Amino acid sequence: MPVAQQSGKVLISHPKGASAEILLYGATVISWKSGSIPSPELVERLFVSSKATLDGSKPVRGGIPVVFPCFGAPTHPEHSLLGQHGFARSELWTFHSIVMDNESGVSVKLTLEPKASITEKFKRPFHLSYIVTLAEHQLSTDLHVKNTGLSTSPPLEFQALFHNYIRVPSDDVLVTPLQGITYYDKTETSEELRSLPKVETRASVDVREFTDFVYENAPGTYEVASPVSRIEVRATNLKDVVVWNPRAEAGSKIADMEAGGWERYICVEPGYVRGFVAVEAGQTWIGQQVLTAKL
Ligand SMILES: O=P(O)(O)OC[C@H]1O[C@H](O)[C@H](O)[C@@H](O)[C@@H]1O
Repeated sequence: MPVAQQSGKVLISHPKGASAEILLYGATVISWKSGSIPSPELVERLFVSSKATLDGSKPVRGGIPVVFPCFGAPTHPEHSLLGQHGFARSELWTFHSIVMDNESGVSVKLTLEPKASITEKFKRPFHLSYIVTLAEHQLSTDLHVKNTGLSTSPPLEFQALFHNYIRVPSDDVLVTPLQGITYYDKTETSEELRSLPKVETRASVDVREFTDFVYENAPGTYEVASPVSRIEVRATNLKDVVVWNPRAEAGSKIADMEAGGWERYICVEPGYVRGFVAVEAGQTWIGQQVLTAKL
């Protein structure tokens, strides 16, 4: 079967061999095994910490958690009761349907609607659909955010981001093209310095040191290249991108990070995180990430 449900997970397989696993908890993609354009060998493309909790007691340290409706600590008054990165990554989603099942792609839809655990912290009506599509060398994630409020209600304002953990040797990975893009450095020690715009001068960005940079109005297509893999990250309606690797400096303080885990991944997270998306009542916004294994 191309799609199976098993103990809180949706398993997808493509006729050419690729596979993906999605936890209903957080709609978190926790595995994507794929060959690449030049090589049919199936390789795990995502990093999940061996200390990650997969039982729904906390967001998964790895894979692709969905960040919604706030990125980082909340800054919007309507998000003030939410935790870091919002609720989407720590709620149980519903398996809705198989959207497509053929050689060009196998695709499933998960949904999330307001329920008590959400409405006690977030009052606005919404409907989320998350469509995960597996193709021969590609994994796409599409988040549909509908403002289900009455026509008289104000726009739904939110941030959204796909927090991918791409499995690479982080000593030897380069991200392009970010040169000339304005960014905000979250590793700085004061709020004043963190909100100071800087301009990326490097032709290719590495993460050999603790990096937590929010690039604003970035190009939307990025290459994440290492000697063992080349992943293209393509974004639609997600104008920003966050490059994060905590290295030992910050990674050793993360309880569910395995020892040395920071050496095994990079996050190149497409999102809308500077400012807010505003969706009018009755309207739907769609943000998409497409990961392609080019090597
Ligand atoms: O520890 P988490 O809440 O999962 O967040 C992990 C990381 O997410 C993003 O990349 C942020 O830019 C980082 O500041 C944060 O440390």
